Amino acid sequence: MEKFIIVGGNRLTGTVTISGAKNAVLPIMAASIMAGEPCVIYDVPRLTDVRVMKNVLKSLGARVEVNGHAMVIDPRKINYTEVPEHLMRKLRASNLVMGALLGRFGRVKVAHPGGCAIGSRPMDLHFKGFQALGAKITERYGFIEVEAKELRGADIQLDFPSVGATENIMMAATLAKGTTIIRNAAKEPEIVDLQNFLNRLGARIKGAGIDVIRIEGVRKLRGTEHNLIPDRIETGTYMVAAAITNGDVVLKNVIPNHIEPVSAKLREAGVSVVEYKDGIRVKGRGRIKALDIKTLPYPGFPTDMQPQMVALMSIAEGTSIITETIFESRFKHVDELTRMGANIKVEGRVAIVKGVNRLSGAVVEASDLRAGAALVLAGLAAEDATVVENVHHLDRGYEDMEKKLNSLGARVIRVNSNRE
Ligand SMILES: CC(=O)N[C@H]1[C@@H](OP(=O)(O)OP(=O)(O)OC[C@H]2O[C@@H](n3ccc(=O)[nH]c3=O)[C@H](O)[C@@H]2O)O[C@H](CO)[C@@H](O)[C@@H]1O
Ligand SMILES: C=C(OP(=O)(O)O)C(=O)O
Repeated sequence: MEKFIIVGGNRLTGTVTISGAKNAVLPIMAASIMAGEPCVIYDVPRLTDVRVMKNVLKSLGARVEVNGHAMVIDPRKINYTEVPEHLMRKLRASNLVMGALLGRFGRVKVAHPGGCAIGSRPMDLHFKGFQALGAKITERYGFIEVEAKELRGADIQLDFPSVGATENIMMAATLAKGTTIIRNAAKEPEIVDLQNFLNRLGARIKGAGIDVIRIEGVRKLRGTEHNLIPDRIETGTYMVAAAITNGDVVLKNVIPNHIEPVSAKLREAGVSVVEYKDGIRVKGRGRIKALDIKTLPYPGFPTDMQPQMVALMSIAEGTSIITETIFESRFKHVDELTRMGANIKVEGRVAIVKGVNRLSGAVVEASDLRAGAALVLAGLAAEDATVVENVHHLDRGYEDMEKKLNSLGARVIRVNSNRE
């Protein structure tokens, strides 16, 4: 198990380049299963989630090669429609291959992905969508089998704008007969990136980015080349890194619009955020002001940035109220931040954060990806050294995190606990 040792107190300054988006590459890799020819994806981040998804595709029979940040996927020899259980367990987003396999082969079998550290994460909305398209679902012994003789377009109203359900239904509907309409669809930028990728393959999809998506089924797809959008959550995390250290950081390879909910909140907290065409400059202006934040589906404030904002608010002037509406147990970072001197109380889905003057270093444990990010950010601002254990969670979603932070003047050292 690896951990980070962080020597806090350095003001971050300089320029950092944001990687391609984890939450865009995973559905796009899944969608490539349906391509009739090889696909090339550029700006692929080097993350463990991407490596696991690559192994999922290979286990199905695809050829996948990575060269730097480019990935070539040749799906033509895929002949297997069952995802091995150990891979399903390693990566929640592996459930995204369901829509693509169903679209191409009319069947798929996976192990139930179950819950995770941030909540129960059911798949009922994905299943309702598949059923509306004419598929039959059987759940037995922890496995889910989905089968359809023929997928037929349907009018689907989602009870909640689930990102994964929208993506899975879009993929299955791409090769269905007739027209599918997804209402109350998720509007995240990653849905737009998936639409763009699928349309380049020959799909006929309109509406991603608004809440009604219309898919005219096509018979087959070709190959394509695609540049991923930048990771808006990595962007937001480095913006908070600048703010929490009262630093001055320029972020490159950013789509400022995608991170607007975070920029707006940082400005409200007194931080200077200046947007350029494909960059953002974030500059601290003294003590952070307390804020109220409520997580919501896009374009609301992203749940994937909530833990990082709790870390920032822990040293703000005043009391902040942070409400998490998306995942029911996404406050695991709070106990760890408390060990570092933060004053936070959680009541149900609300965290009440009373800002303290300073945090102090401690040994803390990352329970999941963004909780880990919150602890790293707290460590950057804390007095003395902080040890963040279970860094493998961070490697799921942040490429070269310690290198990027150190290039801005932080001191973050990766240590392998087993070698001590
Ligand atoms: C790989 C990826 O893109 N992951 C993102 C995706 O996850 P993911 O696609 O899993 O998130 P969803 O939008 O589906 O989930 C949001 C909420 O809907 C609920 N739900 C979802 C599906 C369903 O069938 N039934 C149901 O009740 C979930 O339990 C959760 O409470 O969107 C989340 C919400 O922005 C982000 O935190 C994740 O980083
Ligand atoms: C919750 C996240 O990812 P996943 O949906 O892959 O678990 C995340 O990126 O914060």
